[in-house]
Amino acid sequence: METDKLIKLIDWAKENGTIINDSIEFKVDKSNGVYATLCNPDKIKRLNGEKLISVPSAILITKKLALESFDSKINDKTVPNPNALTQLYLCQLKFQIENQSQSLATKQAFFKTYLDLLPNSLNHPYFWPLDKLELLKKTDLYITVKHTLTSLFKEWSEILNVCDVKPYEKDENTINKLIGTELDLNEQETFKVVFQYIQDSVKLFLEDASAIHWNSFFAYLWSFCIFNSRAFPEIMLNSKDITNINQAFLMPIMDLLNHKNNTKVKWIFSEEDQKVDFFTNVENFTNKKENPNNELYNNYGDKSNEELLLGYGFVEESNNFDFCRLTLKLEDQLLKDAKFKQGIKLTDENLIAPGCVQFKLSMNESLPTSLLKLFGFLCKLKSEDKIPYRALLEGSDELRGILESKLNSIKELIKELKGADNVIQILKSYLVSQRRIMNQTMETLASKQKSIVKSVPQQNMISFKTIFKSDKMFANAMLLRFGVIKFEDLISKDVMNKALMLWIVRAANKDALPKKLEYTVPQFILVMFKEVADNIVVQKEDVMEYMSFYKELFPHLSQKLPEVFSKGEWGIKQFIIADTVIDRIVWIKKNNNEPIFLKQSFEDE
Ligand SMILES: C[S@@+](CC[C@H](N)C(=O)[O-])C[C@H]1O[C@@H](n2cnc3c(N)ncnc32)[C@H](O)[C@@H]1O
Repeated sequence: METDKLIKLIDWAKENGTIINDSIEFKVDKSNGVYATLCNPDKIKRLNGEKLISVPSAILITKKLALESFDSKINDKTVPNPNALTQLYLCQLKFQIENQSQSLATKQAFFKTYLDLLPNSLNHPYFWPLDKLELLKKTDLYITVKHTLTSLFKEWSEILNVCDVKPYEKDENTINKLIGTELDLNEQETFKVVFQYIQDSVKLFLEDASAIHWNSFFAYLWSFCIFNSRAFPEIMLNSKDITNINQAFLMPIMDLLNHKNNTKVKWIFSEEDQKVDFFTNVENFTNKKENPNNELYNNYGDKSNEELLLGYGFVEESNNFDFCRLTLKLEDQLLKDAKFKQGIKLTDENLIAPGCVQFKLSMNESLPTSLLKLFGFLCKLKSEDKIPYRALLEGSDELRGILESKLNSIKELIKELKGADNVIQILKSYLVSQRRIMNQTMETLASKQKSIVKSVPQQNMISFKTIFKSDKMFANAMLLRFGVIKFEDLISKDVMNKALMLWIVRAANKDALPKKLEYTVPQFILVMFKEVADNIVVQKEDVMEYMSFYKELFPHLSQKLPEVFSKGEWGIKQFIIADTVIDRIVWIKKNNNEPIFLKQSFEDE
């Protein structure tokens, strides 16, 4: 049946001046639709520079035809989509079965073989059953699907208005209640009504195309998807009528080619012949693994899976043009400061709405510099003008946490997918590609974190674990007071911060000790303690805040372990200073909770 239709279409196209190279064979099967292969591999080598398909302008469906059909004086400029009128014209061509004008009837007869082969079953998410659509909820796609459908409903009303056409109305059809209103697909009832209407219409369409009314929303949705997945940019025709770069037209035969990213192709319009010529490159056939059947592919423009799925109803699993979105809600002022005060490169593409920033993560750019810097900025203290290494590392830990939860939710979703139908396969490939990117981002982040640590000079960094191991007396005090046998116990017994403060005060008092410490306390820690001590203004509230901690330890500690905790100054103020020192120069590594002292220094120093 489909093969007959395909043969008829090719015959019609040839009768009307289309030239198809005889090495091309068009095929059709139920699951893949129509596609083209090169049947004579010996000839492939000679394909460079050879015209493979040549389509005359006489068989194109353009906006000019649409204008002729409605009224050439129509002003559709109020509708943002320059293809709205041509989409409505396609609805007429395909579905109007009564009251046609003579000229429309003539065009319907002319394009019949083409219209008959246009698919009536589309895989775009708008046509997915509700339960499958719900699976998109946790992906970035869900909002876009709802948003596109909302705008399309508006566009449909507007273009009907411009053409003075009444929408198809049928009382029992619940979507008609919504005509003339602004769709709110966040409203659960409306969402259900619209998607159920689409499902019912799909069923009708599959049984009998004449049951679809040309001026119904479903007809327009179908036409919109056909246009999105098959139209070519009109700019290639060098026509003078183009007012918008997105204006497009339908090109029978040429639109039977499937897509593959990275495919090298050329379309050239010959003014002399008034034909569009299609050329391919031999390279497209050299990788047997990638193209085992010598399929003749087109290139719709190298696209991400989101674009492919929403525009074409399929995805490429190993798609190097794919990306994940990472969207963050932050205070708008914070984003402005990051951009203007800190000089972090946040473009309009990043700043998608007030207080909302978005990054695209891809295999080529899995960790944008501005993303890492923004997280560093978020962890910067108010007292710091620039982003110190400590903040960059803390920020990268925070970022990892967010990415990890996004990655986990993708993994969960993949696990939830049961069954092998087309939609499930598409969704699985989409998610697998997202997982691949997120994994890559996590790896890049881990190695970036390592390289930041590596770039810090040795003398500017020391782990608290190293100190703990060198300071036997202090370790012993921790055993007596907190029952800490080994360093890791500080973490499991939740006394790390107390231990850090105690050690910092001990280090600051080291010159008062009767016996010198057996190791060298890094100079930058002592310098920071002094800097804080010199500038701090201790308020009554600060004292109150630290009082219970202080009372829990003192004077008990200085009485029990005078050799560690009584020489020098051990007042409450010292601990307030020590805590500020921790804020400024200690990075608690997220994956093992180990504190690292890091000199307050910056990348560009
Ligand atoms: C321009 S048409 C190509 C011809 C189409 N196969 C047909 O049967 O009419 C675009 C549509 O073909 C399908 N398609 C194109 N490239 C594909 C690919 N690489 N994998 C799966 N489907 C593809 C999608 O359904 C898409 O919406």
